[in-house]
Order: sequence, then structure tokens, then C-alpha cells
Amino acid sequence: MLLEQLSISHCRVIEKAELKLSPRVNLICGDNGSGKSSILEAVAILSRGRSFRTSRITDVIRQNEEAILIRADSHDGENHFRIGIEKSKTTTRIRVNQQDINTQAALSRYLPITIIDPNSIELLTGSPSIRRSYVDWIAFYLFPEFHSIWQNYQRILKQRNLCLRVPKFISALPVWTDELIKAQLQIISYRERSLELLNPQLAIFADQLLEGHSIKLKLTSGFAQAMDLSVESQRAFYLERQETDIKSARTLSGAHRADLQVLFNDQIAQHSASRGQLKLIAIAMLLAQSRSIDPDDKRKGIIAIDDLAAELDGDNKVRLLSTLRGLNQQLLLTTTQSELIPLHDEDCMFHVKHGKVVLNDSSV
Ligand SMILES: Nc1ncnc2c1ncn2[C@@H]1O[C@H](COP(=O)(O)OP(=O)(O)OP(=O)(O)O)[C@@H](O)[C@H]1O
Repeated sequence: MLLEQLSISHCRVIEKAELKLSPRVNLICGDNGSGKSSILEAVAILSRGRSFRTSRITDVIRQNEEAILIRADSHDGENHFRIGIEKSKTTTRIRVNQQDINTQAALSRYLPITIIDPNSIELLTGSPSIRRSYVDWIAFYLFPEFHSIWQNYQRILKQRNLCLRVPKFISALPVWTDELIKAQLQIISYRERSLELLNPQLAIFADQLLEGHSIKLKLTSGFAQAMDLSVESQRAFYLERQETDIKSARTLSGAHRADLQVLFNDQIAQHSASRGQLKLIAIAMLLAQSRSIDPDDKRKGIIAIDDLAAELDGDNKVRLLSTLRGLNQQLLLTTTQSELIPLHDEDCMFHVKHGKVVLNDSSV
């Protein structure tokens, strides 16, 4: 997928910006506070419905404006799409090819974007939900049916939790437990299939970015103890834990509590890698995520990196830039240092000042 033209209105310091993007490197330069990250936030809102810096849309809507509006022309190699999203404090309107559509997921399908920013290290240091979302993102793009299976799991979980919380519904608990068991076996299988595609990609990026150190990812099941996950053994487990679940008023085990173990040279990465290495591991994981949804080299994701130079030392920066160059994917990179990356013929450089974006003509 490529973004060809991007139009942003009322995003933080940006009143209006139009960017005609290169299919390769797009370097977005400017001083601190000029509005570089706001461009990436706009792209994130288009792809995911929310910014990567805040979950509140009101933070992102320009002061004294009602709504943020982002539109893009994109194409996937065969078809062109015109996509757009308008978000006010209370409403969201999504359009694809002049048609209103109902769900963010339907829009997200058109725009697989991986965002790398200085907070990406939370992929390792943050809560398990960040790592679950990381794997589920891959399953979402690889398997069209995954999203409804995931939604179904959330619905069943809510029903089971209701039975645990409200005494008059307790008689329905075995039914919802069985539903939960069935649904989570599906979720686990999709996550495992995603990891099978992810791990070989990760080995390649670990080699390029971490000088031969190994990174491996392993799924944990979401159950406190190692056990076989057959229907019978799960049923016995939930029955045995029923009183604890009732006391907590929620289901304490299952696919919604799964985690991803990140192994660095076969040790738990969070406990063994340096902070600089953790950053590189997170970057390798995110690049591998983007590559793994494109096994036949047809559905390329877009990679956006906010503040590329931040906190990587000289050699690591050089290694990362050469890895990015080799990717053959569309890149959106922000930086305060316009000399950061030598540009090639097809690349574009944009300068951002007080929210105004201009194309640097010498870059095309
Ligand atoms: N809702 C808003 N309305 C108007 N301006 C805003 C709003 N929220 C933030 N700003 C301003 O927008 C700018 C945010 O810019 P942004 O974070 O995109 O800058 P940046 O170029 O990425 O900076 P840095 O290099 O420091 O990361 C800041 O100047 C901030 O004060």
C-alpha cells in the first residue's frame, strides 16, 4: 500500500497541509514543536482511528476548531482508493471511495502502518496488552476473518464476566465458559500462525540491527500454570478456579491474559538487554511486524518513524538507516536533522515550520 497524497486539516499546530508523497523515503524536517510528529499522528488516526501519542482526540484537534479531517489517495499496486476520516469530540465519519463506512477496522484494512517512536520500547517494558495488540495486528492483516473472531471473543468474555458478577446469571456460567474455551482456541491458533511468520523476519532484522544477537518471541497462553489446552483440561481448570473468578468478578485466565515473551540470546530481554539494546529490539520487532504481513511481497505496509535519530548512537543510526533503505517500503521519517539521511532521486524532503509544510524542491 502506498500513500500518494495526504491532506491534513486542524491537526494540532497544523491548520492545513497537503503532501504529495514519494513511494520511498519521505523525510519530514523541522525544529522542535514545528509540527512534524503531528503529520505522523494524522496518518495514525487515518489508519487506526487514534494517535500514537494520546488516546484523546481532543488533544489532537487544533485549538478552537471542531474537528480534525484527514484524507489520502492511496493505491495497493492495482487499485486506487480515496480514504478519509473526520473526527470531532463526539463523532467520527469515515469514507472510502465516496462511500460512508461504519467501522474503523474497515478503514484500517486499507492502510497497514507501523509506527516507531521513542515510546516503542514499551513493547518490551509495558503491559502485556501492548504485546498482545502487536501480534493481533499481524493476525488482523493476514487473516481477514480474525477481526470478527476477536470481537466474538470479547463479547463472550463480557458475558462470562457478567455471570461472575451478577448472582442471578450464575446458572449460565458453564455455557459461557464453554463458548470462551472454543473462541480462545481459535485466537491462540491465529496468534501462533502469526508468530510462525514473524519469527523468521525477526531473525533477519536482529542480524542486521543487533550484530548477530538473537531475538525470539514465544506466546504464553494466559493461564497461570503450564497446562494442556484441550477443551476438557480447560473446563476442569475454569471449574477449579470458579470461586476465585467470582471473588474477582472477572475471568482471570485466558487468551485476554496472554503475553509474548521476548527472548534476547535465549534470556528474557527485559532482564538481560541494555536500554539501547531494548530500543533496537523494539525497532526490529516493529520492522518484522510490517514485513510479516507481506509474505508474497504484494501488500507492503508503510513505516513511519518519529524522531529517527533520538537516542540511537552513531553506528546504530547508520545500521538502521541502511536497513530501512533495503526495505523497499514507503517510509515517513521525522527528524530535526535534515542532513540525517542522504536522499535518492525518488525521495522527498518536507520542511515544517509553525505547522506549515513545504516540499524542499531540491529533493525531487
Ligand atoms: N490541540 C492543539 N492545537 C494547536 N496547537 C497544538 C495543539 N496541541 C499541540 N499543539 C502545538 O503543536 C505543536 C506540536 O507539534 P509536534 O509535536 O508535531 O512537533 P514536532 O515538530 O514533532 O516537535 P519535536 O521535534 O519537539 O518532537 C507544538 O508546538 C504544540 O504546542
